[in-house]
Amino acid sequence: MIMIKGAVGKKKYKEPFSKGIMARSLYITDLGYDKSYEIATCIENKLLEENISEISIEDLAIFVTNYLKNYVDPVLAEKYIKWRNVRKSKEPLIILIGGASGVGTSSMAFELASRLGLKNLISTDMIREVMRKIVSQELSPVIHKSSFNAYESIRTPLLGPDPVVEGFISHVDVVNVGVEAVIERALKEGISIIIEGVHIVPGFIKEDLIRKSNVILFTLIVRDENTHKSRFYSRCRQPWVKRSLDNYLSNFHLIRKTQSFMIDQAIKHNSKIIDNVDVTYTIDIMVNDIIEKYGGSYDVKQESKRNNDN
Ligand SMILES: Nc1ncnc2c1ncn2[C@@H]1O[C@H](COP(=O)(O)OP(=O)(O)O)[C@@H](O)[C@H]1O
Ligand SMILES: O=C(O)[C@@H](COP(=O)(O)O)OP(=O)(O)O
Repeated sequence: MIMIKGAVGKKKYKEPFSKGIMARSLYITDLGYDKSYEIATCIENKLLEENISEISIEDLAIFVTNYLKNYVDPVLAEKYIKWRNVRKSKEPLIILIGGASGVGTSSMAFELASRLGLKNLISTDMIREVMRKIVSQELSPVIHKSSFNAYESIRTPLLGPDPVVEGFISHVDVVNVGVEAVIERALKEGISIIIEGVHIVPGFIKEDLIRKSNVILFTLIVRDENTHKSRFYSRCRQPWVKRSLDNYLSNFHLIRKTQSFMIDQAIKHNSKIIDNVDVTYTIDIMVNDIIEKYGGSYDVKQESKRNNDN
C-alpha cells in the first residue's frame, strides 16, 4: 500500500493512496472519468514500480505532473498544476454565471461544479424566491414577476424607450441585493461557490466585489434564435417539470430582448460572453479561463522548492 503524507497547519497526517481521489483531481484536465481513472491506475503502478511506499502530497503532485508531461500530454500537465494552484489559494472561488432565461445557466453551472468538484451551487431564482417571502408584492411588484415581463409591474414613469429592458433592470436590481449577500457571505466564510441565473448581469454587482481577483463572471448567450427556442422544449420535456412551455414561447421575444441587454452590458463592462451551443465547448472555456486567471504560472520547480522549504 502507498501512504500519502500531508499536513493541516502543523498537524501531520497519513492516508492510503486512493485511485478515486487521484482520478477526481485529474478530471479537471477534461480527460473524462474513465480516462482519469485509467491514468490514476497507471500512476499507482508507476509509484509501486519505483518502490515508493510513502510520498508527501507535494511530491505526489510533482510525480503526477511529470507523469502527465512524459506519458500523456504536456498540456494536461499544465492544466493539472494550474488547477492545483487555484485549489491551494487562500481565497475561495466565486463563479457567477448569468444569461437570459433558457440559455442554459443552470445546466452549465451544474456541469462546471461537477468538473471542478465544487459543492456549493445556488440559483438566483431561489434567492429571488426567498426575497419574495420577505418583500411584499406591494413594496416591490417587479420581483414577483419574471425577469422578462417585470415591465408589466413598473409603477414609475418610464425613463427610456424600452419598457421591457426597464422592467428587467428594476427586477435584477432588487434580486441583486440577495446575490451580493451570498457573495459576501461566501467570501467571509471562505466558501467556493457557483451562483447562476438571469440576475447575474455585468454592471449590477458592486465594483468592490466584482473587482476581486477570485470573483469571475461569465455571461452565457445563445446567439441563434431557433436554438434558444428549442432549449425551452428540452427543458419542459421531463414529466416532472411544472414550468409551462407556452409561457416561455409566448414571451420569447421579450426573453431575446433581455439577452440583447445582457450582451450590451457584458461588452460595456469587458466581461466574458460565451455562446452556449455545445456543452463541452462552454465548460472548456470556463475551466480554461478560471485556471488561466487564478492558476498562476506553470512551474514544477516552484512546487519542488515549496516542498523543500517545508
Ligand atoms: N450547451 C447546451 N447544449 C444543448 N442543450 C443545452 C445546453 N445548455 C443547456 N441545454 C439544455 O437547454 C435547456 C435549458 O437549460 P437550463 O439550464 O434549464 O437554462 P436556464 O437555467 O438558463 O434557464 C435544458 O433542457 C438544458 O439541458
Ligand atoms: O425570471 C425569469 O426570467 C426566469 C429565470 O429563470 P430561468 O428560466 O433562467 O431558469 O424565472 P421564472 O420567472 O420564469 O421562474
